[in-house]
Amino acid sequence: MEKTFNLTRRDDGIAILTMDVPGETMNTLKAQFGPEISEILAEIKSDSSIRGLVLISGKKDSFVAGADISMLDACKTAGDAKALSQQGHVVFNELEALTIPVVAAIHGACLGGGLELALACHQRVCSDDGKTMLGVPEVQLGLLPGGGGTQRLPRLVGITTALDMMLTGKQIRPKQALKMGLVNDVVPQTILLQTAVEMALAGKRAPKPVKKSLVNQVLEGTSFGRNIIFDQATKQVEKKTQGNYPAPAKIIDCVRQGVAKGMQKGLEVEAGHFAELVVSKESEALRSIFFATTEMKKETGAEGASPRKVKKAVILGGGLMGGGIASVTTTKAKIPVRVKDISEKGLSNALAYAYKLLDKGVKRRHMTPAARDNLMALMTTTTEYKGVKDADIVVEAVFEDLALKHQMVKDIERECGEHTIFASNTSSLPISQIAEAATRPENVIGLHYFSPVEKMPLVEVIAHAKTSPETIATTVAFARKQGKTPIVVQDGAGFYVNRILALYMNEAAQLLLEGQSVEHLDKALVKFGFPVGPITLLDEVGIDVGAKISPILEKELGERFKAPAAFDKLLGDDRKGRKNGKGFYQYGASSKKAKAVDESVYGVLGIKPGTNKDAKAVAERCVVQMLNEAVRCLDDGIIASPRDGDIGAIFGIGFPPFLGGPFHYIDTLGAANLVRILEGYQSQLGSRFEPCERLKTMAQENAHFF
Ligand SMILES: C[C@@H](O)CC(=O)SCCNC(=O)CCNC(=O)[C@H](O)C(C)(C)COP(=O)(O)OP(=O)(O)OC[C@H]1O[C@@H](n2cnc3c(N)ncnc32)[C@H](O)[C@@H]1OP(=O)(O)O
Repeated sequence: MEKTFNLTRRDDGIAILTMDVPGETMNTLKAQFGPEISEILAEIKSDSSIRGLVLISGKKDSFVAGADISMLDACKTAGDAKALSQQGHVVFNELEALTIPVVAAIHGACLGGGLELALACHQRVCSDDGKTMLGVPEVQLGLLPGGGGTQRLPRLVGITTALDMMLTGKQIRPKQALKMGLVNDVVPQTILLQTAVEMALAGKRAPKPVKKSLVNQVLEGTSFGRNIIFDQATKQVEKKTQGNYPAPAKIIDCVRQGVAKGMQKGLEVEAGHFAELVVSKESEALRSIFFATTEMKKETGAEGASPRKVKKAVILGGGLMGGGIASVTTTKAKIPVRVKDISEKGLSNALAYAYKLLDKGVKRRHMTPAARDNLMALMTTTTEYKGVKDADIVVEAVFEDLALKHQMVKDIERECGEHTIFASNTSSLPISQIAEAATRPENVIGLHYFSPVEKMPLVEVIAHAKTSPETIATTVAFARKQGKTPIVVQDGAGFYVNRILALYMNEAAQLLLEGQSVEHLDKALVKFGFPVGPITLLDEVGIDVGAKISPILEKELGERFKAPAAFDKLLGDDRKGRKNGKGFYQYGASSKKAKAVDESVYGVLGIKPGTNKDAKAVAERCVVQMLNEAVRCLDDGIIASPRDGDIGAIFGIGFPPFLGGPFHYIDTLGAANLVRILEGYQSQLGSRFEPCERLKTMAQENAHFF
């Protein structure tokens, strides 16, 4: 079998150990490497001519991406997973115990077990390349660093910094890594190996003491202070996870026990907790999301079609959405953008949006002012159709008015090239209707972003019957370059995300009218695992937007989408939500966060909050509406697969990731159980809860989606 590790000796006595997993784009740590590594370590120990060791990757642009996640998926029991962690501990401890200096030369992704491998080396040097990132993202997979990271990281960079890294899974850039003491040096890639060799020749160096604030020194230097850190971290984690994610608390426990009882005990605790997490349903769900998104990256969105290169984009409308789309196109995709708006105000909004995003990077020292200005130079503006002829794609983000969009289609066909794609950011109008104005309907497509554009990862790519495969593939590739996760959905009112969201929100509105308080409703769904509650979301999206979409959905999809009539009173009282500072919540002049519920809203709706129902029952009524409609969307062909339905709900509306998405969650609940729940509500509350046919069939057949 081809070797993964190759040891070469230099005349100066430094040995180079190159890791290059055969046939894979990324190096990942696999259990079968154990014997090979042990053999190499024995060889190194027995060869007195070797004065030092440099560990480097043979991959073009990555060091080690962590343990092989599919290997973790193969663990059938906690015992299997514990053995993996313990095997890692043995190898990394042996590496760390070498008497000769060991230096890791890092370029590209150094994540998870890859960073733990580097931490077992005596020193680390990384390249200053933008591709070089260091981190322990295990928590995002419902795991914890199981290769000694919970013990080595705090000892190297301090407890607070280590906890921050492990509890967020954040990726650290080279300069930050140097500053926090994670690496000993940062150099251009061209001299990375040479620098590592020189560090090895210079002999072992004790890690430089990490610069800490006085407060931090006191806190981390005393057991009393350390307990404050751990207790604070525990409180923050409980608030953020609502008890839905077990990994963070276990991470804190590993560090706490390791600091109090020594590294050996800490490693034992780490292996135990790691094992429990690997076989947890939360981690299984989160790993399935990783595999789904990785698989999706390889799909063009249209069988057999190749995307055309997008060298220039035009955005019609410089408002909130247009400004966001223009910003991600320049800052992420690095594609020249021309923004057209009817007013200078709209244009300056788009420029300001992009500048604000980029300037954040400058303030955080991720970017130089020059880099910011270069990216800003990619965005130009116009109030007329000038300089748009060579656009490869035009994204319209104007009012939801069909006549206006028809006019835009005609304008673009007149002003741009015959292959220019017309992509509409509409959130509700059928693309087929927009395409009616086109002489080249094959170029017309939907490209639906979610607000705020720079934060929400999902976009829906909506093909109508005449959209060409090449238009689909080009639009999907364009969205990916913007850093988005696109799902291709079929044309229909509300497409996928807004369609499943509408019923969820309507049920929350019904509960509100039955006397549940706004706070109780929002808290119940946050406890369930959503990032924000439905009423907060309605204020954020805009009560007027919801009111505009509902009748379109009801007309095309049926009575179940009818929004409660009482909600019309809100618009009558000019309550649009955050956008005009008046909705269900109060909004201070400058405050980002809503302050408190605007109690006067109950009077407008003609209701009085009564006794709050059990939070789980409140959440269940809203969630089962979303689940039922998600299955209808699959049945209607709006989404191509349960996988896309899960990713769309998680990345589009924050469906709780630890549940894996609506379809994974239905498998967990069981179709028969869900049908029983829905039928129960149907008998109590009416036909809007009627289970869809596919669910009933699955219930009878005890079928699953995955
Ligand atoms: C011991 C413990 O601490 C446990 C761990 O280490 S758990 C793993 C921790 N590591 C991670 O979570 C990193 C996961 N990977 C990524 O975030 C990304 O792949 C990347 C940032 C490293 C690179 O991103 P990108 O350049 O977009 O490349 P892809 O995501 O498309 O990945 C390319 C191929 O590599 C495969 N891959 C990447 N990481 C892993 C992994 N940890 N395990 C298994 N496979 C991995 C990925 O599936 C792609 O494979 P393909 O065959 O080329 O599709």
